[in-house]
Amino acid sequence: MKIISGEEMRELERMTEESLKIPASFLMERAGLAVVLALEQELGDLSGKSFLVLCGTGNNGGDGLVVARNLLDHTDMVSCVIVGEEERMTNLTRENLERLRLLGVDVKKFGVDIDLDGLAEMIKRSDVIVDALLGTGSRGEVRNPLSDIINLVNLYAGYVVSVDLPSGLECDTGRILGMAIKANLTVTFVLPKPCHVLFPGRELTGKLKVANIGIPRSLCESMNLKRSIITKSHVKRILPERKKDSHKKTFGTLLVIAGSRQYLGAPILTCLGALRIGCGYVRLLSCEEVGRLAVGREPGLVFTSIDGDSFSLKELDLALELAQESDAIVLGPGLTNREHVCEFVMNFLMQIDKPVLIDADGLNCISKNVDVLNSVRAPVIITPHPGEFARLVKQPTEQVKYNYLLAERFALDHNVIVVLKGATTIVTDGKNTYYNLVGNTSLAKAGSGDVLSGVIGGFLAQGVAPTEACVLGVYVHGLASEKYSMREGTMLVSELVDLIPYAVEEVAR
Ligand SMILES: NC(=O)C1=CN([C@@H]2O[C@H](COP(=O)(O)OP(=O)(O)OC[C@H]3O[C@@H](n4cnc5c(N)ncnc54)[C@H](OP(=O)(O)O)[C@@H]3O)[C@@H](O)[C@H]2O)[C@@H](O)CC1
Ligand SMILES: [K+]
Repeated sequence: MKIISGEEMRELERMTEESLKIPASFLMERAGLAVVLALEQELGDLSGKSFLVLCGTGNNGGDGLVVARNLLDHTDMVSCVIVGEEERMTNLTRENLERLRLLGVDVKKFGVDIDLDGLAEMIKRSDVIVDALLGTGSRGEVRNPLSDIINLVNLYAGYVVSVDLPSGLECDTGRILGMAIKANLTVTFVLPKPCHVLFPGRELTGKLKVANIGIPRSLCESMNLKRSIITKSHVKRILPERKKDSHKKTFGTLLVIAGSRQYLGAPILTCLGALRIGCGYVRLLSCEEVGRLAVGREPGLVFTSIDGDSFSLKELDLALELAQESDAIVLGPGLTNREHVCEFVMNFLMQIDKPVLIDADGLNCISKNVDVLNSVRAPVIITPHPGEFARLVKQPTEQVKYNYLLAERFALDHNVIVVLKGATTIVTDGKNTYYNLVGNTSLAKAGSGDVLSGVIGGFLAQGVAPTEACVLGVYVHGLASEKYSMREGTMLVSELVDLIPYAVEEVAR
């Protein structure tokens, strides 16, 4: 499913009006009605319930006024409070205010007819609060009195439905602009916005419903939106086929270059991830101790030993030779980022011509000189968590978290595919961007990223195109965590590996 930004939404509205002569007033009417229908779906009979509709002066507030009018079909217990000066109202909002007044609805002006204490009482007495204060037009930190009002709603409201987006969220980032509504339900229009899928916005959105408001699908499609949520039907289409007439090499050879005496477990998790998604031949190049453990856990692994405790230029020829025999490579988990390891990583990358996924210490090594990425002759995937990405782009972690614009820029500048990991994982090749919403907090555990590298690497080795291998990989990895039946967080990473088949099965079904 596509995602649309605030700017793109305005453009779509403009195109609808210009090319189809569908006016904004029509869209607003449909938007308001859609919210009431969504409330009916969620709460059942609305007749015994009381509603307080909080409206700003922009068109989000106009939607709220339409909600209020349509609620009157169900109940008389509808109150409305307008926040902001009437002179600043958009024309559509003013028209809808007039309609409500003609119907005899009690519309109060905040600061004139009611103060903060009075509003607190109204919020406490209402069953449902409709939040139509700020929508896609919100700019900068939320100003008072809106921030005080948002605070009251969060303190006292029973059930909150947000119109389009929870007021106080930045539409295109999901950041909280000082203070934001925590909604139980958000009804958005046409398509989800970035704030619904990126944290903290994703959490404040509550349940998300996407409503059609009369903008034809063909018009949306003509915009060629480049960002989307990964769905099951998308990944089902790219899951590689299992041809009956096959042998182990049919399903790809993956070379895993990982591990050191310090990190014995990471390479094993990567290899198991690859085997679990159906890779035919997984070869691990690592130190002796890692190999013994790895083959002990899974005798189907092919192991080649290096001489010492960690990689150095001595291993370069052997690694290049094995790379020649492979379809794809995973480089990084547990390598350490000591100088001689990084020397190996840099030289190896400059000489290979097979698709490569760089993770963990592989990324830490290249963060000293990211331009090496531009010299790799084959497709490159990088799978940083925000800390690793921060080191790559030399910015603070908080600024790079969920920063899809930065990930897109990096992907284009360095000709790589970025998998920026997080509670919402972002996959981008710079031209298209995908958000993975599947998975839970069980994945927030050391080793879970190593499994992901193996899963993506395994798909890559099977010939899945690099961006698609990432899309498929993050989805399957996330879904595997949802297959765990006990309390979130109690899952071991080795159990995650063993749940991958159930996730693949669900995707294939
Ligand atoms: N596009 C479409 O197709 C459709 C769009 N539709 C609806 O329109 C909505 C967008 O409406 P919009 O553009 O009028 O902006 P909106 O979100 O109401 O905010 C503007 C108001 O907020 C205020 N304000 C801003 N920042 C602030 C701050 N930090 N702190 C405090 N105040 C702040 C600003 O005040 P001002 O700066 O002008 O004083 C102004 O009053 C969209 O979300 C959807 O619900 C639907 O009808 C269906 C079709
Ligand atoms: K809102």
